[in-house]
Amino acid sequence: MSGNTLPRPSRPSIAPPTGPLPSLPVAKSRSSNISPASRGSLLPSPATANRAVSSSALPTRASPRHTNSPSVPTLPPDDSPAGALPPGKSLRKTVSIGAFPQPPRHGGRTAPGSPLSASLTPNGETTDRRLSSVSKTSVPSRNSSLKKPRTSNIGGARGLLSRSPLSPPSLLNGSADSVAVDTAHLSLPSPPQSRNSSPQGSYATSATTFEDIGDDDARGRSDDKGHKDGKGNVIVSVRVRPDIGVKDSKTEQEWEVDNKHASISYKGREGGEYSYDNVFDTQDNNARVYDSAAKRLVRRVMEGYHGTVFAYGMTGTGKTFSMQGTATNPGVIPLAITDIFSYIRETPHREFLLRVSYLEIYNERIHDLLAGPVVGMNGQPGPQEEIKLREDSKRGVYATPLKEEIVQSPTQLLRVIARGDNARRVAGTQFNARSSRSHAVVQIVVESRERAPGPAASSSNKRSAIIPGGVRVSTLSLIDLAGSEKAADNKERRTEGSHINKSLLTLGTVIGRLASDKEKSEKEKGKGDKHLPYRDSKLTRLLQPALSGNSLVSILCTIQIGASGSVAAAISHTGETLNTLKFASRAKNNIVSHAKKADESMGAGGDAGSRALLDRYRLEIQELKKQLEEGKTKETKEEEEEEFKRDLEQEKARELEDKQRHEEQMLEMQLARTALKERIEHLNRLILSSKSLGVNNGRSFSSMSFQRGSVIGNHVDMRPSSVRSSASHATLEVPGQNHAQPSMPMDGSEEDDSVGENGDGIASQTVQIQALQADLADKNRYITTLEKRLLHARRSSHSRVSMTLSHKLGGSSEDGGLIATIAEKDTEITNLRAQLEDKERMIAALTSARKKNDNAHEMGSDGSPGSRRTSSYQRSGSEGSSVNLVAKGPTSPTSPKPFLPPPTTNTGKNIEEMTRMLDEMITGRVEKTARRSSLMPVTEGQ
Ligand SMILES: Nc1ncnc2c1ncn2[C@@H]1O[C@H](COP(=O)(O)OP(=O)(O)OP(=O)(O)O)[C@@H](O)[C@H]1O
Repeated sequence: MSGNTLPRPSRPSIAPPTGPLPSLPVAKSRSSNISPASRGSLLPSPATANRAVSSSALPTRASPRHTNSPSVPTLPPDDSPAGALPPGKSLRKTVSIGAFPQPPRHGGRTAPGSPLSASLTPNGETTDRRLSSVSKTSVPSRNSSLKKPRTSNIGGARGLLSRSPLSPPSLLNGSADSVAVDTAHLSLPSPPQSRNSSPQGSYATSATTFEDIGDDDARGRSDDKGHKDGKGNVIVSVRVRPDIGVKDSKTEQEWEVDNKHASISYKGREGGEYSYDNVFDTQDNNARVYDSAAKRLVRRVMEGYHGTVFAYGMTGTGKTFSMQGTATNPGVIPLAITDIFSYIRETPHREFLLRVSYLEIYNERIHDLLAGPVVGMNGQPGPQEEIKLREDSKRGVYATPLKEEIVQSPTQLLRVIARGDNARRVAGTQFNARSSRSHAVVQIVVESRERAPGPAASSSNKRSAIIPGGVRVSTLSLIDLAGSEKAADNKERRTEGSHINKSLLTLGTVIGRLASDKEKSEKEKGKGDKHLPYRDSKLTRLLQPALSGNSLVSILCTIQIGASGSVAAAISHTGETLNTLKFASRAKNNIVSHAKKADESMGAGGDAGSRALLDRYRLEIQELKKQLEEGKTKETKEEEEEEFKRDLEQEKARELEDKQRHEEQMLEMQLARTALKERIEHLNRLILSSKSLGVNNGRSFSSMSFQRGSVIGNHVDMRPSSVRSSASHATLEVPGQNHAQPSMPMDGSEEDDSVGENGDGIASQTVQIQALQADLADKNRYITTLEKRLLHARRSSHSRVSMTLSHKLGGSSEDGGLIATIAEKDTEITNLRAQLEDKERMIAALTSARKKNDNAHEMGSDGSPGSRRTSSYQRSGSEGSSVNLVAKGPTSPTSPKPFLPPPTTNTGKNIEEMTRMLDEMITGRVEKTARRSSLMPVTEGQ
């Protein structure tokens, strides 16, 4: 995986570095020939500034405003320099690391390894209690271990550090140009125990302070030598752990710790004075250590340099305490995290991506502390995949495969690290109840780039500006080494100890040889570092890029002066302490850093492209956005297509329905038309007959031959032909004299003719009856047709209604149209039935008229009734239905005799009556037909 490496070796830069790297601020020159006074004035260090107050002069009273760190000495409020702040400088607000949520505790461990949660653990509590007691009891006796009482009293509280406006500007502590930052935008709360700017034992941190040091020239002047040889990039500090247990005043007197001048003197055998960049005494808390030893380096990492901070020292001297700290006294790691995020907040024109990995080297094997437990096939915890160190020209030395987590907040980052801490191997040893048995390496990879080239970017600090489009990748390595130790009784501890000691020895050797290496020319260096035994241990291999000059380096060496316990222990301590001090001196003298800003990757194809997640993410985001857009377009297209299809289908269905309806309508109309045609035809015939009656007055029926055969032979099919109809109607109109003077012969041979030509009312009535019967048949047919149509219309209406009922509950116009049609048809049928009844009544009237006529006729001819053949007519079927007139009684053997209406006196009246009725009917019918034919298409069309 990318990003698993320690700071990488120099890579070909896409954009050449902006110039020689300004060295990290050096607190003071190691050169012992510089007088303390001049050192203090030329290179004021935070130590210098903060040592301004002798702890002996500080009454240790608990401040009501400062409750978080009982170990931190407190100051009287009078010492507050707050009122002395120069105009334009506001008091810095600070954030407490203790305000962060505590990382989750690891259930599998009896005691969490992380001091981040130390306050929650018995061990941590012990530590805190001890610290508390130290602060309460040992603070006044601080000078007892320091031969030289501190006399300077600048700035009041040591905790105020060099941020005090009274303290001289320091390149190391950044007070040279410290700018207060408006912290209103900070989302982190500032609880009562927060690190504030109170002089009362508070400590400043860059967490909320932006420092634009940026004056490389100034640095060059102040530490010209360091700048030239790159020594300014390496800071070596020594921290003295407070003694616990029985005090050995003799041993203590042999040591002199001068944190003001950052020197430690030993007056015993092998005695001497050791000078470093910083010396922290037992009173210095973690914040102070961080501010002086690591803060600048962390900010440089944010600007694009690789940086490495590591703690070295004998077991139990406070390496883990310094790196991790406790909840109330956070160490370098949590403070660095706070600073990283503060820097990000303060740099709005750049965007950042942070990823973190955490590994340990235990018994010369590398373990991923973030990988979690590996479950084997049988469900039991299995061995982790072996992590190897690899090296390539671009990435330098890196461990693989190693899990990296992307983090977005300090809390998240702290939790990740706490998780790794819990996985780290610790065990109780002779000197430390929770001794780290491995070297632990936290690696935070910082990727950053300009948000958008603009005024913000251009006006920003030149040093941190990134070329447009480029991604800068830098690495901060925070390393807590295992402590060197004497051989233990326990075999396991012995094995661990031997590995630890071996790797530390290799580290010492490498650093020792760096001295000779630095004498070599650059040319020779280019041939490689083969003479340096980096490969002899995993630790040195991992540290190789840092040690060989590609990284800013800060080494914190921890020692314990006091001899707690036996004399042997005291002697052992002294020896170890001296070894540590020598190691620190060698490191200070030998490590030369020519760290340069990390290369900038230009997109995924750039040199550092393989590591720049920011770039990859940006490309991925672009790609995903594109896909999203495409997906949206596709979706929209598909939706449109589907909608179109749906519309098309609906339209088709509608068309089909319309077509079916149209066909139905056509059929219905055709039927109706046919029926109407028939009706009109028939009625026309009737009308014409009436007219013709007027034209052919008197003789009209003579020219209208009555087709006897058709009447007689086709009794059932009594359809009125035009002639027949005319005749029948004409007969009705014939004046009565025709009946009175019948001229037709009465014999059988003439009978037909007489009936046809001269039959007067009888023939007419017969024909009329026939016509009416035909009319009746027509009507019946028409009724049948209408009934069929009605049935058909009902069926189709029913199917349509059931189909659309769900969404046409209110009833559509179509349904309304159908219902109207049905109603109309029903009315029509009712009318027709009524007309049928009329007809039947007419037939009945005609029949009775004919009978009367018949009788009268008979009476008139021979005086005896029934002399003529009598015919009686029996109505078959019920009234109101179709009527069949069947001749009964004596009939001709060959053909039925024609009906002869009885010529009574009432005949004319009857005929008149009937004529009127028929006229009315015809008129009504014609009107109705006309109306319906004009209305029907509209009604049907609906
Ligand atoms: N400066 C200090 N002030 C108060 N207590 C400290 C200080 N330094 C160390 N201690 C305490 O000393 C004990 C040992 O410290 P720590 O575990 O940090 O040592 P170490 O150097 O990491 O040891 P090892 O190498 O065995 O892991 C702890 O209980 C710690 O709290």
